[in-house]
Amino acid sequence: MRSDDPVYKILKSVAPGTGLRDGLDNVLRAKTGALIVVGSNEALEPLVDGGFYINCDLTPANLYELAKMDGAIIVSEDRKKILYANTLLLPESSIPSTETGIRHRTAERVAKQTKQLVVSISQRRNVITLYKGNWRYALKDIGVILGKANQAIQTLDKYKSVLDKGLINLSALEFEEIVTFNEVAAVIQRIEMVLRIKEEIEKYIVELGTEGRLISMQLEELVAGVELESYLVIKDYCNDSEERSALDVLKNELKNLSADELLEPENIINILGYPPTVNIGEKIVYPRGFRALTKVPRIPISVIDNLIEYYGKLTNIVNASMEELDLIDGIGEVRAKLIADGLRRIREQAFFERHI
Ligand SMILES: Nc1ncnc2c1ncn2[C@@H]1O[C@H](COP(=O)(O)OP(=O)(O)OP(=O)(O)O)[C@@H](O)[C@H]1O
Repeated sequence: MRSDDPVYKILKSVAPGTGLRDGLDNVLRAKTGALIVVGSNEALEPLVDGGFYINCDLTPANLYELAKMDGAIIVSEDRKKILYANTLLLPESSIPSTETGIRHRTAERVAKQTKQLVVSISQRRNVITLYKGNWRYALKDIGVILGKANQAIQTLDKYKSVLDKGLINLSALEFEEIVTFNEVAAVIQRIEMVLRIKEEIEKYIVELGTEGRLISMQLEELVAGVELESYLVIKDYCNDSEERSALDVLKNELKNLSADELLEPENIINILGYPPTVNIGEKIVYPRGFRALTKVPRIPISVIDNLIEYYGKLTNIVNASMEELDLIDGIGEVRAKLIADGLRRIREQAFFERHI
């Protein structure tokens, strides 16, 4: 989930560790139930009838005490103050609602009518439900989310080791000059699977708030470098006759594939910019060399760009003599040797690791 996603912001604002969540948990434990509107706006004002203007700090204890009263509580947009308590909310009764109880129906209608975040805590069912516009979300028990997040981390671990093997194999094939489109598609498919499960875990982390620290650390360790490596694979194989950025392919176009579509190599080859032709998967394709060259220490990106612009593909760079490398802008004798030695080492390492 992206941090600019409105759902991300809402879940973050009610995650464990926030004052509002501590208060909601208090009310949940006290089994009094509550109806809380976050932030007052022009659309809300006409719907509020009666109640008290309180304007006290939003603390878990204050929320707990005020939730004992009937009616709704209105807190400030910044979640720092409790503005009103014991108010009656009168949303349009014509607004459709799928809820059964009056409290929840009111919450849903107020959220739809005012577009504000409305929180309903059920007295009988022990759940906290969030509403905003047409969006509805029942917060899950932290233990349940932690269990799911741990399971997702284990799956990610497996996917990641398959991806790592795929990348090593791809490197070896690149130096042997026998990469086929199917092999590239298989690696990109694994990349996308890793990124999808990463996104799922990030959603759990948002919802877990301070309880998600360990999961967050595990995630970071597992996916460190995956995005850069993925970007470089796509940069290496994207059809350059088309004006498109590798980042766009990675961040948007692959995301649009359904889980089933992702399993078809032709769809990935197509996204890379190659029109479908008979047996395209079996055809040989040559990498430009961004991924391999980025692994060579102390070579600036501008030099990598110059090299690839001049030579077109990795094979040509590997086969270039020191004198030929020397001709490129930004490369002198020392750097030419660094590049040649570096590529040789990467090649040997890929050949060696392929069999581990
Ligand atoms: N329009 C409203 N404005 C303010 N508060 C309301 C409104 N409707 C219901 N409530 C609050 O909700 C409380 C419970 O209502 P009700 O039991 O019908 O709702 P419910 O959806 O079944 O909730 P629960 O699952 O907690 O029982 C009321 O006592 C009142 O405090």
